[in-house]
Amino acid sequence: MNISVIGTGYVGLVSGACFAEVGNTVLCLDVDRRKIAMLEAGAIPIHEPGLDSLVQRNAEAGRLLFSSDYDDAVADADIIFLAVGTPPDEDGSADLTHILSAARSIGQRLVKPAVIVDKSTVPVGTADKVRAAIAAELARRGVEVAFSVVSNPEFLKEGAAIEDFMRPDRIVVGSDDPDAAQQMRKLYAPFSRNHEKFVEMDVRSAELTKYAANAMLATRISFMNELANLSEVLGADIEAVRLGIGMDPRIGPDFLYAGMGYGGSCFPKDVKALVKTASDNGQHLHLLSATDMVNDAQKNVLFSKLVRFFGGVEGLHGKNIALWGLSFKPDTDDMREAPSRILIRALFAAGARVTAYDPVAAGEARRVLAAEHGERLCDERLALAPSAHAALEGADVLVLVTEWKEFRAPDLPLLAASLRHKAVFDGRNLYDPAAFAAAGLVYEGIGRRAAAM
Ligand SMILES: NC(=O)c1ccc[n+]([C@@H]2O[C@H](COP(=O)([O-])OP(=O)(O)OC[C@H]3O[C@@H](n4cnc5c(N)ncnc54)[C@H](O)[C@@H]3O)[C@@H](O)[C@H]2O)c1
Ligand SMILES: O=c1ccn([C@@H]2O[C@H](COP(=O)(O)OP(=O)(O)O[C@H]3O[C@H](CO)[C@@H](O)[C@H](O)[C@H]3O)[C@@H](O)[C@H]2O)c(=O)[nH]1
Repeated sequence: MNISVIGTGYVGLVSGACFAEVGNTVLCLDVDRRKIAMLEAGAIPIHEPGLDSLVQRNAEAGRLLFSSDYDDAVADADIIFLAVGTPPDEDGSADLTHILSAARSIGQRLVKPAVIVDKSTVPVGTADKVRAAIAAELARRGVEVAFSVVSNPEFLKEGAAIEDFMRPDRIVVGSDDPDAAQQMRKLYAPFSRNHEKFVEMDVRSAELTKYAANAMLATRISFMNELANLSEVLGADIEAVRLGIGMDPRIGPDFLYAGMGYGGSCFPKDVKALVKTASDNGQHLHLLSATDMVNDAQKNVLFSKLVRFFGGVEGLHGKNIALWGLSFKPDTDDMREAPSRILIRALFAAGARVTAYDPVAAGEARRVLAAEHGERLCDERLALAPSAHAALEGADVLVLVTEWKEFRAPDLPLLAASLRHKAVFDGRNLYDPAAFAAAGLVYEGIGRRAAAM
């Protein structure tokens, strides 16, 4: 099949490359010419394990093409995926500017029947708006072309995106047109294990399913974060509680990790957008509003622990805080809504310096932080270390922010010898408190029971 994918972010690039991998001809389009130039030169604009070789293989085979010209994307396509960003607007709603602009660009060029697929995460009712935008352009041109709009939300996780796409838990397709649904079934046959993973429904339910999934997962995390904070007060250990509840198959072990609050480009914005959709329709989602509030508060928990440790905010003035990890999760360089940004903001405000090491996100972090705080403040207060070890030089304490694999088994005697205040703050509960205590280190996790030193 001839596929076009509009938008070459995580979702566009991963889906485009995976569709090409199973034999389709795929054209990926982006209005960002810099991204397209990079891709044409064989460079990948994002860090995602395995993506570079997947893209390279399919580009070399001539199955994966790149363009910033809508004429190329619309002329021959049987199926056109919309995978552009839907960032949060100021009021929390999903900003549909990009998706509707892409829809208009398609309507201005469509000459043969095609299925238009909303792959971006979009509020219920967006497929109708996309349909109307395309129809208005066709009417303006005075032409009639048959087209369908279907909803096919994407559930991949950054860092595991290719595996998630190639072997999905489910493929949700919302369609009011049986022929379009059949085309989607055919396209996804190589991924859906004999259609076993294909779930067909109406368009609105598919749109809501995406938000429901992210809202449920985000709520589990906020629930565990609240229980972690309670564990500290009660002298319990959230890690033991997690194991204890996760073995109940009705609960399951995944997405029960307390931490620094969820970040990334999806959970924060999608929870807010669903709350907004509900309020626009006269309903208040109490539980989800609380999920969001708890998450915002959780992003400040480590800073509060540092303040306590140094005897007040003033105690942080002039201190050098080492950070291990900056990205919102491991295996990505994505800094969108990363908890590290909230921590760094608070540390800068308290007059502290930050020395950070991240295996891949340092460059992106520096760009994002300079845009947020200015180059000058970053030059003065932020140092990016070339290794985990180097970040400890001259540091007062260490904060583990992102649980990259290489941080899993630190050299404890080296930590104890390097850190002026011999204290480690573990934002991901990666470490064993007893081992740290035995090495003479103060250890603070999230909701952990203190071990005797
Ligand atoms: N990132 C994820 O892990 C993930 C997973 C599932 C779903 N989603 C959803 O998928 C969508 C895309 O997310 P992302 O993280 O890949 O986005 P992104 O912001 O990283 O990339 C979007 C791309 O679309 C391009 N674009 C914007 N307007 C355009 C237009 N009119 N025509 C062509 N290109 C245009 C931008 O230049 C950008 O390169 C969002 O709705 C997101 O919520 C994301
Ligand atoms: O037990 C957990 C699991 C995750 N997180 C945090 O939650 C955030 C999101 O993590 P994750 O879900 O792994 O990453 P994303 O790539 O944002 O993926 C989510 O958002 C995507 C975009 O909608 C969806 O497609 C995915 O299914 C959904 O998992 C990160 O900050 C994690 O640190 C926790 O704090 N505790």
